[in-house]
Amino acid sequence: MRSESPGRTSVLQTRINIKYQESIFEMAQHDVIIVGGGTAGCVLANRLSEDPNVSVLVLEAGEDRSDDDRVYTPGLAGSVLDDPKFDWQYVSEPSPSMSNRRMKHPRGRVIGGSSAINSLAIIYPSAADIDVWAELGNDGWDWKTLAPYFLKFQTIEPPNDEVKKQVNIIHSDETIRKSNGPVRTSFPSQVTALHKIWLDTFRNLDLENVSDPLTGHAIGGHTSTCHITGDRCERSHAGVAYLDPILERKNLTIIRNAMVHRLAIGKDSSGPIVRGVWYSQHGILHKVAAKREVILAAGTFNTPQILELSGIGDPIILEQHGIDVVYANPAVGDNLQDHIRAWVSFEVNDDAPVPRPTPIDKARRMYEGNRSGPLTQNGAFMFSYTPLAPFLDPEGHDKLKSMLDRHLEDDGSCSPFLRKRNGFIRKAIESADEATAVSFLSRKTQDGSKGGNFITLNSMLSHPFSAGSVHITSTDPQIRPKIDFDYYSNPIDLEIHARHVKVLEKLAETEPLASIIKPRGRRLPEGYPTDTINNAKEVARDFAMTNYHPCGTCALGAVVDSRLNVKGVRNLRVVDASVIPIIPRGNILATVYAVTERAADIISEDLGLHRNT
Ligand SMILES: Cc1cc2nc3c(=O)[nH]c(=O)nc-3n(C[C@H](O)[C@H](O)[C@H](O)COP(=O)(O)OP(=O)(O)OC[C@H]3O[C@@H](n4cnc5c(N)ncnc54)[C@H](O)[C@@H]3O)c2cc1C
Repeated sequence: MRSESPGRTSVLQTRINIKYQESIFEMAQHDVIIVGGGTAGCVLANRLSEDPNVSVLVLEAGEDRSDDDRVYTPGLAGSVLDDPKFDWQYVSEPSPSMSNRRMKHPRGRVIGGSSAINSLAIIYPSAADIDVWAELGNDGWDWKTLAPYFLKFQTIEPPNDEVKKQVNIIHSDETIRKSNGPVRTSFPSQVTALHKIWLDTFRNLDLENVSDPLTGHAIGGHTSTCHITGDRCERSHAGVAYLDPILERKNLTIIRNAMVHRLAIGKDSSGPIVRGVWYSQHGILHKVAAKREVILAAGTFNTPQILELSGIGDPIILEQHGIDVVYANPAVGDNLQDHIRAWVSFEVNDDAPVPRPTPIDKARRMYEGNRSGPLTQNGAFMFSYTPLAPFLDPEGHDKLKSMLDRHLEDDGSCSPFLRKRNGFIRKAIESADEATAVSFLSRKTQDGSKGGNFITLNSMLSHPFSAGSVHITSTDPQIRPKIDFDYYSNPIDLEIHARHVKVLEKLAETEPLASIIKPRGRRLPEGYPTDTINNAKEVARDFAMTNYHPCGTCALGAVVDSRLNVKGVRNLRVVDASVIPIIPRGNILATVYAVTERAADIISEDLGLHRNT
């Protein structure tokens, strides 16, 4: 177990003794009920309960496992995936354009949600990625409005002098100074040769990032931050950052192991109105009333599931399951997007400056002893916002143009949303200033290969045209919904991704990265060359995997309005990754935090709350 400081112990005592009730009286009432104590849910709980006159209830299906070393230790990220105590263990439907592969889709089932089990990287969207949300008609969801919230959710801890001098830290001093939020984010504590090699390789390709990523205009290779505390080297997730400091607020109640089944919806002369929620705990069904509103923050898979189980969704699907239609909206559960990641591993020279694995027992002792060793980090610092345009020769350029013309031809049947989205993605593909992929370097091989010393170059497709859906398959809330991404169903996605696999190869051929890769060494996936675009397509089709960023299933404009109200039903909002209408480039956690901080301001304004922050 973690060695605890006195301050930490008292917070834990408070958490155990005071806040977590094991049951709740039938028809207890709260002003606001938040469904899900995950990333968005913890932010909302903190910000909304700032007003002592508002009672806030959080219902979380999982436990609080913040004190489990597999949650707080950065280097153990990934070790809880597949464990039902931490993970909802979702699996997607086979994707026909990906050799019919299914994929595991973990989601955090704990306080802090997916931020407590994720890979810790903090990556930012471009200004254009967000501006397109406003161009879809979502007032106030432009980059200028959202940008300050990227500083509000986090405190960026300044890099030490050595790190600052040696690696390309492009966050300005002012950005770092202005950031003042609960989540603590930090740069790598030490510079390794690999950090420098990564940056120099991009410099040699004329793609070293020179712009602060919080300006919305970063492009190229850089050193990023992770949500790890600089002093204790612990995961700073939504639970510890936003909930721990406020557990003693008398107007805040958090109930764990509370699985929400559906909404309690009444009707008056103005139409349907949400009155509360039904949830089960330890096999007993409870109903709790909301005096003002319910906010769904159950994530991209579970929020649409709860809406459908409550009669809000596509009437065809609801009727199939005998659910009375409260409000017909076929957009619920649609527009599912994700970042798919292709990878190639290269064996490195025996003398390459790549850290060799430390035996896990030793690594754990170092970490628990004095917060040293490899477990203080998880390695996710070497990133690049990578455009495709600079890597295209004239032939590639022409081929892509004709493919875009052919597949995006609008015969007039395109919805305004698709027309706008397709135009946005096309512009990004053709621009040298937008990242069609986010690339990063990792040490782990993706096929579990043992033996040999490898680096893995990864490339996640920023803006897929392909989209899927999440829908219920049963009226039983315990039965998992059907999750269908339909990856690469639009052939342009595979074409772009294959070309980015070629970019990975180009990186591996560029100095100084080239010099650490073993000549005629092993490459993974074994037997899959990437010499041609067609071969690169095979690699993507057979081996690309999710980077765990599902979003979009209750999209702004389609399911919720620009105040995050669910259309057609009063006293109900959605705030989580499902409201993202078009997926931004790179890892989406920072965007989820920024969206939620802004949502908290919108909700506070609408409910007339008094807050200090
Ligand atoms: C393995 C993994 C690695 C990732 N790596 C990164 C990364 O490195 N960087 C990055 O930017 N992003 C990463 N992400 C993505 C990022 O963490 C998520 O996009 C983000 O945390 C989602 O926030 P959310 O609030 O929408 O959902 P969540 O944080 O998942 O919260 C949903 C909460 O609702 C609860 N809940 C669900 N259903 C119910 C119900 N019926 N009743 C009660 N409670 C319920 C859940 O238990 C959970 O606590 C990763 C995600 C995963 C899974």
